[in-house]
This record gives sequence, C-alpha cells and structure tokens, in this order.
Amino acid sequence: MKVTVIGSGYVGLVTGACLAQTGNHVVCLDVDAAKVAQLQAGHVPIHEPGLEAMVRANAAAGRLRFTLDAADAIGHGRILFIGVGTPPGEDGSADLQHVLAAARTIAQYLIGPAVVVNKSTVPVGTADRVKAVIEAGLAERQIDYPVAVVSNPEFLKEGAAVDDFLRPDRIVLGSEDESALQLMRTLYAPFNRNRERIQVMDARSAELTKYAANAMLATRISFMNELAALAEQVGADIEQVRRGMGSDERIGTHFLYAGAGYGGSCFPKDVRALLHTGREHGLQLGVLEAVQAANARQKRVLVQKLERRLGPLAGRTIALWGLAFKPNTDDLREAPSLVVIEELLERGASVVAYDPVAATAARAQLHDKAGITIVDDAYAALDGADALVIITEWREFRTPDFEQIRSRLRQPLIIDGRNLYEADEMAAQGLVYEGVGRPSTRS
Ligand SMILES: NC(=O)c1ccc[n+]([C@@H]2O[C@H](COP(=O)([O-])OP(=O)(O)OC[C@H]3O[C@@H](n4cnc5c(N)ncnc54)[C@H](O)[C@@H]3O)[C@@H](O)[C@H]2O)c1
Ligand SMILES: O=c1ccn([C@@H]2O[C@H](COP(=O)(O)OP(=O)(O)O[C@H]3O[C@H](CO)[C@@H](O)[C@H](O)[C@H]3O)[C@@H](O)[C@H]2O)c(=O)[nH]1
Repeated sequence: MKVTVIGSGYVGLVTGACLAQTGNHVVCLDVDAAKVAQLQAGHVPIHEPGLEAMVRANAAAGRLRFTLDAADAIGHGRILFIGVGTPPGEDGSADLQHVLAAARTIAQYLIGPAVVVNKSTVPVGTADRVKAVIEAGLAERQIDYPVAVVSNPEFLKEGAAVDDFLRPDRIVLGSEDESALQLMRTLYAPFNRNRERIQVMDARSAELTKYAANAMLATRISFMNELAALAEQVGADIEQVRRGMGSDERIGTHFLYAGAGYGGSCFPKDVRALLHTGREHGLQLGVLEAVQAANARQKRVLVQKLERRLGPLAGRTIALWGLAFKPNTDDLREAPSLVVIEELLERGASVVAYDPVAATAARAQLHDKAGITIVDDAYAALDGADALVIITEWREFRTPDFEQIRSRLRQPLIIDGRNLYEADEMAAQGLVYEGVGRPSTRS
C-alpha cells in the first residue's frame, strides 16, 4: 500500500520504517530540514535500537523515503498517518498546533480519497477536529474527496520502539467507517499476532484509552514510590514487597519499580493533559493529581538522601551515572537527572556526570550551566567525588568494578535511584549504600 507519514520523530519514523518493512511504500514528511537531510543520508537522529538498520534497508529497497515537500508526500499516500508532537501547553493541555497544521497540509495537497490515521496522543474529540479542518480545507479548494479519520494511538516505548511496533500488545483503531477500518486491518495484518491484537472502538474511546493507559502506568509507579518511602520508615524492603505483590496475577509484575520518579516525553505530559481534560469537564481527578505530586517529590528524593548522609552539599562534588530518562535512549525529556542536577547546582554542589548514550544530547542541553561536567568514562566521573548517584539503570551499571568505585570516590557512598545492588554485598565491598525503599548499609 502507499502510505504517507507526517512527522519523522520517535513515532513517525518507527511507523514509517516498520510499515516499509512489511512491503508498503512509505513517504515520510517533516518540516525540520536538518532532520530530513540526515534521514535522507541514512542517519537516524535518535538512539533507538534497530531503527537505523531498518531505515537504511528499506530506503535502499526503494520502499522508504523522506521529504520536506508536502505536495509530494500528501500526493503519495492513500493512507496518511499523523505522528507529530503534542507538547504540553502552559495550562497543561496538549498543544494541538502541529496536529492541526498537519491536517491543514493534508487538505491543501490531497489529490484523492484518503484515510487519515492519527497516531499522536491527543485529547478526546481531536479526530472530529482533524476531520473538520480537512473538510474545511477541501471545501475551500472546492473539492469533495471522501476522507475518513481513524484514531490509532501509539503505545511504543522508547528504547524498545521497533520491537513494540512489530509486536504490539494491541492495535487500537477508533472509527466507525467500515471501509477505512478494513483498509487498516489489511495494513496491520502483519502485526496482528494470532489475529487477536486489533481492537476496534469509537474514536473518542480510542483517544481516551491512550491517556488511560499512560495514567495507569504512572499511577503504579507513584504508588510504588510512595510505598518505598513507607518501607524505609518501617524497615521493609520494597523489592521484596514488589515481588510479593506482582505475583498476584491481578496486579502483575510490570511497572512496579520504585525509583527516581518517572520521566520521558509521555507520562508527565499525558498525566497533565488528562488532568486538564478533567478540569475542562468540571471533574477533579484526585487520584491523578496525587500521582503527579508524588512524582514531583520523588525526583527530589535522591538529593535529600545525599543531604542526610553528607550534610550541606555546598562545595561537594557529586558523580552521576545516567542522564537519559531511561536506558536505551538518548532522550532527556523530563528526565529525573535534570531535576537532580538542578537541585545539586542550586545547593552549590558541582556535578560530574556520565551517560553511555545521552552525553551528546546532555552537553547540548546543559552547556550553559556552570558547575556540571559531562565525561566519557564512567569511572573518571568518580575521581574526587563525595558520592556516586545512579539515576538511569543502564546495563553497564549493573555489574561495575566496585573496587574502582571505592578507590576513586573521596567517600565510598552510593545513592542508587534504581535499586541495582544489595546493601549487604555493598557493605562487603566497603561501600556505604542506599537505594530507594530498601535496607541500607549501616554507616
Ligand atoms: N515518543 C514516544 O515514545 C511516543 C510513544 C507513543 C506516542 N507518542 C506520541 O506521539 C506524538 C509524537 O511524539 P514523538 O515523540 O514522535 O515526537 P517528536 O518530537 O520526536 O517528533 C515529532 C516530529 O513531527 C515533526 N512535525 C511537527 N509539525 C509538523 C508538520 N506540521 N508537518 C510535518 N512534520 C511536523 C517535527 O519536526 C518532529 O520531527 C506525540 O503526541 C506523543 O505524545 C510518543
Ligand atoms: O516500574 C517502572 C517503570 C518505569 N519507570 C519510569 O517511567 C518512565 C517511563 O518509562 P517507559 O514507560 O518505559 O518509557 P516511555 O518511552 O516513556 O513509554 C511510555 O510512554 C509512551 C508514550 O506515550 C507509551 O507509548 C508507552 O506505552 C509508555 O510505556 C521512565 O522514567 C522510567 O524510568 C519507573 O520508574 N518504574
């Protein structure tokens, strides 16, 4: 099939590459000239395992190309995906300017009947708005092609985006247009494992499903972070509690890890947007308000632990391992590391940070901040530091050289925001260790 994807970010690029991989002819449109030039040269501007190889292979096979030319891209596809950003506005609502601009572009250049598929995370009712914008634009051109709008929220996780797209838990299709749905079923057939992954519903329910899923996952994390604080007070171990809870099938084991707070481009903004939708309809979503407040507190917990151990942090040097909001990505959006850095600098500490993949992105973002150095070697970050704080659970941090950690730190203190190690093993290594919600070493 001929497919157009508007927006070549995490969602658009993965969608385009994976649909090309299953034999479709895909044209990706973006407004960012530098990004399009990079993609045309075979370079994927984000760190996402497996994506660059897939993009190159499909471009070489003539099934995937990138363009800035809207007439070219919109003229190509019978199915047109929208995968542009919906960042938070000042009041927390999802800013729809890019989605509505994409709809206007479609209206301006469409050359025949089309199915428009919205993959961006958007408030309930946006499919109707997109349809209205396209119909108004077509009316201005005095043409009347039938256009169906399908809501098809995306559930991929960064760092596992290709895998998630190829093997989705579910494919949600929100539409009541049978012929559009039939086309979508055919397009998604290669990803519809056991023919049981596709769920058809109305567009409003599809739009709300996306926010509901992210809000539930964020709720689980905040709940566990709050319980971790309680576990510390009562002398329990949140890791044992997690295992005990998670083995109940009704609860399940995923997304129950206490840590440094949730970050990324989705949970924080989507929780905010859902709260805003609630307010718009006169509803206070109290559970979700608490989830958001707990997360804001959690992002400060590691610095509080440092202060309890070291006293005032002015003049101290703190080593940080991990800057990305999670492993396997170089994305820093809403990363807990940014809050930790801000809090440390505010207190007059200096920071030496290491991240295996996000260092370049972090240098670009933090270059104007005095007091932070980003180094390219995990152990070099430790030299002369008063403590090591672990914020992202990169695989290479799971079994480090503890002897080097102990000898290179000025004080052998590890504050671990991802509960990677055991306190008794750390004590045996001569390290003072504190995780989140877990027993610590004594001194
Ligand atoms: N990042 C994720 O893991 C993820 C997962 C699921 C859903 N989502 C949702 O998908 C949407 C996109 O997220 P993302 O992370 O891919 O964003 P992104 O910022 O990485 O990419 C968006 C792209 O759209 C382009 N763009 C903006 N306006 C455009 C226009 N009018 N025409 C063409 N291109 C345009 C931008 O230049 C950018 O390259 C958001 O609504 C997000 O909430 C994201
Ligand atoms: O038990 C857990 C699991 C995750 N996190 C944190 O939660 C954040 C988000 O992690 P994750 O969900 O893995 O990453 P995202 O790429 O942001 O993916 C989420 O947001 C996407 C955009 O909407 C959705 O498509 C995905 O389904 C949803 O998982 C990160 O900071 C994690 O460190 C925890 O603290 N504890």
